[in-house]
Amino acid sequence: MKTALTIAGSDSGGGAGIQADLKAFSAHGVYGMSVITAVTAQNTQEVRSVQNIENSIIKDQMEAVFDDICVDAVKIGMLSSAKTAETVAASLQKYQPAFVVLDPVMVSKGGHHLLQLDAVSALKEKIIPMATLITPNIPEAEVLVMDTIHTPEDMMAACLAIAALGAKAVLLKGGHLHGDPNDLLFDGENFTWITGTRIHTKNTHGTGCTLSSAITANLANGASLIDSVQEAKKYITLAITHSLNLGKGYGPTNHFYELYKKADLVTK
Ligand SMILES: Nc1ncnc2c1ncn2[C@@H]1O[C@H](COP(=O)(O)OP(=O)(O)O)[C@@H](O)[C@H]1O
Ligand SMILES: Cc1ncc(COP(=O)(O)O)c(N)n1
Repeated sequence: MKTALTIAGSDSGGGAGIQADLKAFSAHGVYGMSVITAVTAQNTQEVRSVQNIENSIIKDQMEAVFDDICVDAVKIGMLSSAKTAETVAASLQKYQPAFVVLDPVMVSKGGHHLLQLDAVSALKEKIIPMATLITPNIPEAEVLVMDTIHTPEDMMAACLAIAALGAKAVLLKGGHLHGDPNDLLFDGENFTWITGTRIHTKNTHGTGCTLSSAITANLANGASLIDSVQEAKKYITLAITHSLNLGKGYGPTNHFYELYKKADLVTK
């Protein structure tokens, strides 16, 4: 069985972070492991509080996994602080995993900062250069390139600027723009639009986590970058189409395994 490791924050509400990542890995038939960077007290409505995990424990989690188990692909989500980003970067330097998918999580849907403002430079300098693929949404890309993004041309320029920070490939997600949620993949040479149709629902908690984990699982299963992204887009579309009306806020995506097996998306 192929394996994937998520390095991310815990979401007590189960819709985003580590919990979403492990559900997505399982739905793809991939064995999931976790390095927890922070614990959030969170539900579909809000992030109530955040406890960052001590850096020595983050380092120990990384070493415990990599010293013992073969890791086919890594996904990085919430890093919370500059020190955490530096600790994760040092461990990745040591173990050199084949694939690193970076979801540069910055702010929750409810507006809570999940990456401290002074951690953006550590993310840019230490983590982005190690990414096989980075998957920013529009507001995250705007922070990374220090410019606004409104048009498809802006999206292309942002992909080039983010690739210049050292990521091998960029998937700029268009979900936050008006109209259909079309994402743009730049693989270092070519642009490919990964088109979608907007689903009218408020249940979009964990969409970014779900997409990046599905890509990670597909890479772990041996798919090419473009196939991994295209299949993951089908997965997130189904996961939003069948999203769960749980809680009073933004409900979570649906990782129900039978759904994906029926749609023939589970690559084993
Ligand atoms: N309402 C929607 N209908 C269909 N697809 C969506 C919708 N919202 C987001 N997506 C897609 O879900 C994925 C996650 O995107 P996005 O919501 O932009 O990221 P994030 O959760 O990081 O803010 C992208 O592929 C995006 O195009
Ligand atoms: C622990 C944690 N990690 C990430 C997110 C972002 O969620 P989304 O995928 O909806 O942007 C979150 N709300 N909580």
